[in-house]
Amino acid sequence: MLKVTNLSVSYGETRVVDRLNLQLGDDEILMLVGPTGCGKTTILQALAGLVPISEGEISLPGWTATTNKNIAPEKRNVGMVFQDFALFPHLTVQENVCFKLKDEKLADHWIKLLGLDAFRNAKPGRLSGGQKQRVALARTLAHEPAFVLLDEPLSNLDAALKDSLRWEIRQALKVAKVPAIWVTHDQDEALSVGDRVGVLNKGQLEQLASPEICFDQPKSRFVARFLGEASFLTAEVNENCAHTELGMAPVRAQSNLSKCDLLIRPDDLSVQAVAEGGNGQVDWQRFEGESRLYAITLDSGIQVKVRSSHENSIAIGARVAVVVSTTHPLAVFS
Ligand SMILES: Nc1ncnc2c1ncn2[C@@H]1O[C@H](COP(=O)(O)OP(=O)(O)OP(=O)(O)O)[C@@H](O)[C@H]1O
Repeated sequence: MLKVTNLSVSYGETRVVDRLNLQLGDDEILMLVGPTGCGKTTILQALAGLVPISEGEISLPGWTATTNKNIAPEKRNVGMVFQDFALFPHLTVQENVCFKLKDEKLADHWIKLLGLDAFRNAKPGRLSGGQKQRVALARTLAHEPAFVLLDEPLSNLDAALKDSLRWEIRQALKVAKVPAIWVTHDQDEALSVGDRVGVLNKGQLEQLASPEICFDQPKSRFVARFLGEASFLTAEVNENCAHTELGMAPVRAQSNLSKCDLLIRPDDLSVQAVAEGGNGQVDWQRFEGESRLYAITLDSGIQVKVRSSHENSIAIGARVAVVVSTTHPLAVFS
């Protein structure tokens, strides 16, 4: 099990990773997300032994790296997958995967499993971005790493390819039974691919939990906003019920609160156009294919986002009635 205890990294006087603690299960995929500059890449570099750590330790069965005891990158048995693929352009797919490999049977296994059999003799220049990333992954996994670090592996690929390749990568990591830390900018990717999600803010881990918990029960407003559209409604909570200007909403059992903020996601609300009355006005709408996203300013002045069926087309400026329609408990912040 990869164990990271109180890990801090500083560049000069600036601490960019601040007392990070986490443990990675034997075949667990942990997604690391956070705003630009929050320290994601630095964490991967520290785990790989590419930057010195200023506090704490990193351990696997077999070695422990501390401030005073660096373990060289090649001794850590770490596999790395980057957004720019990092393949040797003059070598074929087969040669890239076999580079410095003792057991070529493993190369064969991963070349076949990742659908690269037909391209064995091709050089990277002739491959698509998705194929190149599969080669990089095959090469990484063929070396039987103790853990894998992926730094935005899909960010150079188009949207349609990203969607399928993220599942292929997840599947391959699970087949290899190797733990992985995967840095991404893409919230959908973080929520759909990871076993757990770690949300970073200014070098600190703000929340580390399952995707469902991070999304539905975020620890802070920052996490709530970072993982998706979030609006906050003023509410009064009695037992399992929040009373808001849009009606009652279920919340987890807790002490009564006379004034708090209720986290509302676009799917928690429904909207209908009304000839008169209502409680808000449409600011803008965005067609999303299967759905439409509305921004609505309520009569109280608060703006909420509402996701609705694509068939429910409402003009900008129209009066609308917005109500809470969810049945799952929402998060509150005091
Ligand atoms: N070699 C370095 N020397 C000094 N400062 C650095 C160095 N590398 C990164 N930094 C700074 O450390 C902070 C964290 O950088 P890092 O690249 O880890 O962030 P990130 O979360 O991966 O960002 P992004 O999402 O933009 O890739 C940033 O403020 C960055 O400017």
